[in-house]
Amino acid sequence: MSDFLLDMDHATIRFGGLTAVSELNLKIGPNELVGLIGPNGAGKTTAFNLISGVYKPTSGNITFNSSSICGMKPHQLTKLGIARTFQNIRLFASLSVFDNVRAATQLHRSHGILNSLWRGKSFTESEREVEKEVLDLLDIFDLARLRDEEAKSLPYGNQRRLEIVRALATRPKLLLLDEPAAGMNPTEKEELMHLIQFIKDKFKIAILLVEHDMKVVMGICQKIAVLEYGKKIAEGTPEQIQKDPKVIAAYLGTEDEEVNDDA
Ligand SMILES: Nc1ncnc2c1ncn2[C@@H]1O[C@H](COP(=O)(O)OP(=O)(O)OP(=O)(O)O)[C@@H](O)[C@H]1O
Repeated sequence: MSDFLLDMDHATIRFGGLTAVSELNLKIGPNELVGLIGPNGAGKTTAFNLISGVYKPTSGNITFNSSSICGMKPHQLTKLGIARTFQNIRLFASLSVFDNVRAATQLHRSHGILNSLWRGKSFTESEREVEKEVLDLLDIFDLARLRDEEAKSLPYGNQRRLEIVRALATRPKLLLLDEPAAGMNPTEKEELMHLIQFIKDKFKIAILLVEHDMKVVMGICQKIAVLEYGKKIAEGTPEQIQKDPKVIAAYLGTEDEEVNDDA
């Protein structure tokens, strides 16, 4: 029995001759906010893809809630409590804000095909519950007023928020955020930092954050792991990571300077 929600144990994946993630050990507690950083091509998104079931590790193990999840498909993992957002936003562009989130709530609801066709009493009640659940969530993130807008018509920052809300609608225990600050202006980044902390505290979930913006990562993460060429080269608090010579060398090619906040 592990005390950790997620436990990557020497997780490795090779693509032909390239080892994209090598012997990665990463543990995340049930209400921990962890950052995963590293230069371009270091293996961060591949690590996400291992955790979310897009890839199966070539070797090593990954446990979630103390059970191995290796070989499980993404939809099975979403049901278990792992939700993610993507580097490039993947909303249902022509669906409304409401329907984007509604689609995600279906995961933990099933009223049976016959009941759905007959639109029986329990179906109607369930639909009302869904509507309330979706509106409550949208309300928390100040998106309820936009419920009927098409997702594609939202400003960029709100599209990112909607993608996060949609992930939360699956009721995750672990939320994987892949470069949520990409393309945001400084004000939106500031709001995003508050939003991520708010989510952690309100929903009491674990969050793994891949992010290039050092100000965001250093500002909110409790623990940070650093990848370079697929290998973890450092792990620690933001203060420890900023001073780590291996991390400085990985980012700047020199051990003389500290990791730049504006990277
Ligand atoms: N399906 C794949 N087939 C072959 N090589 C792959 C595959 N997926 C990733 N790679 C390679 O694995 C390495 C790690 O890629 P990955 O996208 O995980 O890096 P990253 O740290 O997320 O980079 P970035 O910060 O630029 O998004 C890269 O060399 C990439 O080309």
